[in-house]
Amino acid sequence: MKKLVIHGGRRLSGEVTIGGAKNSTVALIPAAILAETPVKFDSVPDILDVYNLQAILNSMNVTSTFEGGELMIDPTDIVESELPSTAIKSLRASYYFMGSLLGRFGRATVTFPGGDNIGPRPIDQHIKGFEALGATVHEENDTVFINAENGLKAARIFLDVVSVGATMNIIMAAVHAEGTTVLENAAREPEIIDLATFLNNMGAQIRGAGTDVIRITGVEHLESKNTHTIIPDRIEAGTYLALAAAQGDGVLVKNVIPEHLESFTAKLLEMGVKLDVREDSIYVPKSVDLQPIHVKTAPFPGFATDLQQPVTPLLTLAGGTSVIQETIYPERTRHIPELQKLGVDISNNTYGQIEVTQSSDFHGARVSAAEIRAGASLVATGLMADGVTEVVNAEHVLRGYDHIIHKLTMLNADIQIAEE
Ligand SMILES: CC(=O)N[C@H]1[C@@H](OP(=O)(O)OP(=O)(O)OC[C@H]2O[C@@H](n3ccc(=O)[nH]c3=O)[C@H](O)[C@@H]2O)O[C@H](CO)[C@@H](O)[C@@H]1O
Ligand SMILES: C=C(OP(=O)(O)O)C(=O)O
Repeated sequence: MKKLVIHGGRRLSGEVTIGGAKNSTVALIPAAILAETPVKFDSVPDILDVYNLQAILNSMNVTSTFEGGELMIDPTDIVESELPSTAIKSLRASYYFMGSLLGRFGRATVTFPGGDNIGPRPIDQHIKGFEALGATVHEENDTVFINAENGLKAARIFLDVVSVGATMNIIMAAVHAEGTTVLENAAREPEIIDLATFLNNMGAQIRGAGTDVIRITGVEHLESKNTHTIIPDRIEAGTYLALAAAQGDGVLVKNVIPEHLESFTAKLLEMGVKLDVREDSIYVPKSVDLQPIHVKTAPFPGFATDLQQPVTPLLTLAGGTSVIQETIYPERTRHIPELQKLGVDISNNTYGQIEVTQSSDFHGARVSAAEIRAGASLVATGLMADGVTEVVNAEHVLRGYDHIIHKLTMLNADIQIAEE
């Protein structure tokens, strides 16, 4: 087990470059097995999720190499095999092998995915989609068995819940299905557009990604002809923007698509953070006189649930009480008792609602990262606190933050990684 050791209190300044999006990457890697040729990605983040997905690919005789942000995957000799349950359990996105194996072989057997403990995470909408395409699905002993004996046929599917995972999984399953699948009430996250772009460049016919109606016309062959560059991680970007506003004396956050962050930057501007939004970077000056805000998490283009914890340390500087309504994962509150140990005035007396009141004089403590974004809020608060903060269970943070030690060190933070 690893821990992050932070000597807090140092002001941050300089530049940070955002990596490729975790939530694109973890869908693109399973999607690679739909290709009949080797595929190549660049701007791939160096995160634990990538290594675990490589282990899963390896179990299917799909070779891969990952170096300097470039990931090569060769699925040409793929074989069906039992997937390693430890790797499957290590991340949520292993469920994308349900859609991609179903698309490739017409059947899939996948252990229930793991991932962050952020409350219940059902996959009923994924299953509804697979069944609509003609597959039978049954669950036994923590494993999902999916089989389309008579092949996959296009269908009209209306998602009852707007789900990123179900949208991507249905796209992957439908990409070779006969006819045109119409997916309604689809999620609109930028990572879905990234997946569609990757598949379309290989010959798929996916229209409407980024809107709530996506049409997928099945094609027989997918062949990669060029390298796919992964979009910047808007959640990593939001994390550094909030940290820069809280503890920075001038930080330039580079490699961002500002349009992907509008609901987030709008809230920082509302607080009084004087952001300078440029073409593909955002400059954050030192912040003063911050105002409290109300935040309600929502599917894209709303305020991302994955940013409610990273923005929390900044809210402690606002003059009053800020309120966060977590509508996607109302139980995503495991950062609260840990932040309290560092001196943050934060509570959730109402289900799904978190209140953060102005507080200061944070002091270092030993705290535990229960999940990735809870961990990000602890790291940021540790950087603001006096003394030494130890964030244990750091694997949760390393699961999705590319080169975090290097990036924070370059911003003048004092942070190290150590074995527990
Ligand atoms: C790898 C990845 O991309 N993870 C992201 C993805 O997770 P993930 O794709 O798992 O999240 P979903 O978009 O599916 O979940 C959204 C909401 O729908 C509910 N739901 C979802 C599926 C389903 O079949 N039934 C159902 O009820 C969930 O409980 C949740 O309340 O989107 C989440 C919401 O933006 C983010 O927090 C995660 O970072
Ligand atoms: C919840 C998250 O990730 P995952 O869906 O991979 O568990 C996240 O990135 O905040």
